[in-house]
Amino acid sequence: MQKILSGIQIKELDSNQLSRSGQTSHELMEAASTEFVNWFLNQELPIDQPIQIAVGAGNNGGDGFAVARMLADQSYSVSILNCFKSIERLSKDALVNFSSLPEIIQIHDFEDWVFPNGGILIDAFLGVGLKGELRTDAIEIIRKLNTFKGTVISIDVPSGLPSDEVVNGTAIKADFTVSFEFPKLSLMYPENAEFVGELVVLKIGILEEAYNNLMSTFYYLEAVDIRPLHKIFSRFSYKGDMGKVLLVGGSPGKMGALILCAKSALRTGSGLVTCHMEDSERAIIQTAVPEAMSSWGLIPNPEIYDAVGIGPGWGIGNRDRLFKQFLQDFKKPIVIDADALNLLARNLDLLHLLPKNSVLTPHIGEFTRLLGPAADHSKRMEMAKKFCMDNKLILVLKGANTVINLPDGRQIFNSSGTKYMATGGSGDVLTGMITSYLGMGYSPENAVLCGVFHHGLAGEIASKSKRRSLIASDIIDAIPETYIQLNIS
Ligand SMILES: NC(=O)C1=CN([C@@H]2O[C@H](COP(=O)(O)OP(=O)(O)OC[C@H]3O[C@@H](n4cnc5c(N)ncnc54)[C@H](OP(=O)(O)O)[C@@H]3O)[C@@H](O)[C@H]2O)[C@@H](O)CC1
Ligand SMILES: [K+]
Repeated sequence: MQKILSGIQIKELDSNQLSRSGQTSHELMEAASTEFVNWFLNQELPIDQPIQIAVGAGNNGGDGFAVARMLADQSYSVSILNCFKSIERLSKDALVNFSSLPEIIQIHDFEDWVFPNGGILIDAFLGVGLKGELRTDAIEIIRKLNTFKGTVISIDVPSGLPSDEVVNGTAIKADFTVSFEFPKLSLMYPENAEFVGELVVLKIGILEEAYNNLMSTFYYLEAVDIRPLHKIFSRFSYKGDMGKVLLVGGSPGKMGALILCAKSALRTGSGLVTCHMEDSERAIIQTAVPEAMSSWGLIPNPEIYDAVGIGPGWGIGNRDRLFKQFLQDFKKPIVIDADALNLLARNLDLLHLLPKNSVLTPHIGEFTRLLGPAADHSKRMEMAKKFCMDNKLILVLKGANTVINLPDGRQIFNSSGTKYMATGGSGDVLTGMITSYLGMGYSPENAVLCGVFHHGLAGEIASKSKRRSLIASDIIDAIPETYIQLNIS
């Protein structure tokens, strides 16, 4: 899995890469710029749009000069916005690329910047080399760049955004951020979302060995990581191998959550799904999900189930006793969501009853009820890490970049998903998926990694034709296509 390194570690990564690959630093910059331009050309933007490239003095600016040359070679109309003041300030590789600019490219000083009404602005002012508070002249430049009305594309990070922290002042508001090799930590924080825009990550050929001595507890979960985590079932498999799962939830007025959860578990591959709810609501499940069985009242033999997911639509009235009883009886890792999380927040003494490696799936509101408020997302992540290490639990902090917090301290950001998945029932679908993988005998860690990634991918697939019309059922309908795309039988 791809490590996410801090801005400071990236310098070391670069020098490891250069010594192991035999590349020069200029060749590495050329590789990064080429990948950026390939991505840019694939967007099929009209060739007659003017492109302005804001260029700083460091290597982020060096990328900007190289991109300017490459796009001019492709007949784009390119000009440079000078954010570096004088040539003497350019870094070694930025100077090489500055010297290779074709004459046709004009360079405009700050005082002469006039933005056309549309077009494209490529932001190569500041990258991961930003240190400390932004200087006043840089703030002035960023403010002026932010008045641009067309499409803004930031190279590596939006200028002004620190690579590892939540923004505390001015930064470029990009429509796209195209980051190299891995997303910088700051690009993952919800507070920074309005600056980052749509995130794209491009591989630039950094060797695996270059990461060896660089420690990080942050990782990025990508499509290539998923296939090896899956179990392979043989032609002799029967429905019992595919898992017998129990989903506890639903209440009058909230049966939809349990229906979505059950359908999602079935579509993910569960062999047998039983839904446990109040007696009065049974007919709803039997009608809406004919493939599922139902149970009600007490849960007399919980150990017959391979996995249990608890909470979607459950309500919190009169549930305490059943929840406690169940936790005392069931000893395998369970998935705890929605109202079961709220019950836990009200009865923190139940925490010690949770089997090791159980999975909690809160959104930020449920997280806050459970663990308390946090000043920002980076603090929230510190709280999540400590909670998982102390209690030996897995916590899936749901959001635009869902974070999987593991008991060994690793924190894994998911790369799949879209903004269109912020819709009622999306979380119930995720609970069904994770529980389903647990039931198939996946380790809790693998069940969560597969569940979270496939869920996001299903959302991406569904959103292609649905956009903002996407509803949770569309995510379930797209689960089969995720297996086809990832080549999983
Ligand atoms: N492996 C990779 O991923 C590769 C990375 N590459 C690229 O290199 C980039 C990193 O380049 P980098 O290290 O040269 O730093 P960079 O971001 O250009 O910033 C330096 C400039 O910022 C300025 N500055 C600093 N602090 C400031 C402040 N508070 N307020 C105002 N200004 C401040 C500083 O000015 P100075 O303090 O020196 O006067 C200097 O001019 C990386 O993001 C990626 O784009 C690719 O080319 C190759 C492969
Ligand atoms: K930038």
